[in-house]
Order: sequence, then structure tokens, then C-alpha cells
Amino acid sequence: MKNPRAVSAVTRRIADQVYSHAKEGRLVLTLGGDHSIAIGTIGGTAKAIRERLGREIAVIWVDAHADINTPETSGSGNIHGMPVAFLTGLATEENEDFFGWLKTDNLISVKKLVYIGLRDVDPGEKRILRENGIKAFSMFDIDRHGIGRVMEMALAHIGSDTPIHLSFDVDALDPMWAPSTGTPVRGGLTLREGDYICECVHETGSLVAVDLVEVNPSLAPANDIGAHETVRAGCSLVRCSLGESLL
Ligand SMILES: NC(=[NH2+])NCCC[C@H](N)C(=O)O
Ligand SMILES: [Mn+2]
Repeated sequence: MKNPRAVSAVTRRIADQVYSHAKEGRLVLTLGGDHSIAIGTIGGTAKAIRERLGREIAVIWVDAHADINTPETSGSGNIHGMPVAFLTGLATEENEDFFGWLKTDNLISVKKLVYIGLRDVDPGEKRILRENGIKAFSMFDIDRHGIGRVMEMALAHIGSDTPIHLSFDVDALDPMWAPSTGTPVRGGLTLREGDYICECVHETGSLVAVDLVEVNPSLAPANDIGAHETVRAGCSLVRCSLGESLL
């Protein structure tokens, strides 16, 4: 793992902050930053919603990548490729300085996790998804059924009246819409498909937290409009998740 001490310490503080807001019943919006921050945001809401409502949260993870490598399966050692493994308990560490601060209260169930937009999944991750029966809608499924039907199926899997944490990686969008991100992958969602996902999740009335991550304006050539476009796309996604509608 690269920089485990720093990432563990930062995500622990994020978890405390998100927990304290979600515990009061506030919807928590977190802007990132790489996707490792979801260890903190989801860890925080999972615990707060258990205490406040006695419920387990569902997570809708919109991303080109599954981010479910364990430290053992990861080829890069980047923790932003591992947050879901830590959050589901598939990766565990005893040491408090290496994510050992995550307790059962912070964890989520693989049954209440749904992926949308996948198209770059490592071999070890494919095995993890299969072995744990994790629901995943790749770009193939979106091409086949359309985003409308995919959202129906994703929300049906979660079940109605379940508190939802939406974790949206801007790299789920095609680089045409969001080029300024660390690990862009071609063949992604259109901006409208991304907005639609957020609109549908808002419409459930069950949203408790939103992450919008991997927006990195520094990753664009000077004088390029890519950084501006990426920020603009991110703002659109956030507004839709907060209830802005076209009419
Ligand atoms: N949040 C992200 N950008 N994740 C990309 C992960 C890429 C690759 N699967 C890895 O584990 O290194
Ligand atoms: Mn990600």
C-alpha cells in the first residue's frame, strides 16, 4: 500500500466529521479528492445511520473502476483502488494506523452495494465481485438496457426505503466530459446519463450522503478547457443529486 499511514489518518478524520453531521440527520456532501476518501465518508454514514435509524445503508458506487482491490490483489498499491474492500470487510487490518480504526459499525454489506458504469476492472477484482455475488452494471449493461432500465434494476436491488449513500467518481463519465481525472477510461457515461443517475437517486427521497470524487483540475494541459469542463460536469452531477430538475 502506498502512504497507508497518511491515508488512514485522513480518512479517519473524515469519518468522524461525516458521522457527526449524518448523526444529526443532515445530508452530507463531500467533494474529493481521490476515491480513498470514501473509506471515511461511507464509514461515517454507515455508523451514523445505524445509530440514528437502526438501518444499514445501501451504497451506489458510480465509477469506471470497482475500487475493490485488497492490498494483496492490487497491482498498483494505490489505496484509491481499495476503498470498497476495506468498507465491506474484505480487507482488514488490526493496526489502528492502517485502517484498524474501522469497526463493524462502519462497514457495509456486499448485498447492499451496487456498481454502475464499470469498464476497467482488474482480474482479482472480477473474482471478488463474482465470489461475493456483488451487483454490478457495467457499460455493457447500460448499452444493452439503457440507463433508464439499469436505474430501475439498481434501485430494485437495494429495495425501497433504504438509506442511500451515492459515491460518484467523475471518471465514470467519458473523458469527453471529464478529462481532468487521475485514471480516465474511454467508453464511459455521457453527461446526461450521469445526471440521470443522480436525478433518479434524488427522486427516491432516501439519499443520506453524496461523494463526488477524482475531480483534479491540475491534470489538464495549460490553457486547456478540460479542467473547466470537468468541474462543470461535477457541479452538474451534484446539483442533480440535490434535486435540480430540467423542468
Ligand atoms: N479511484 C480510482 N481512480 N481508482 C482507480 C483504480 C485503478 C486500479 N484498479 C488500481 O487498483 O490501482
Ligand atoms: Mn473510483
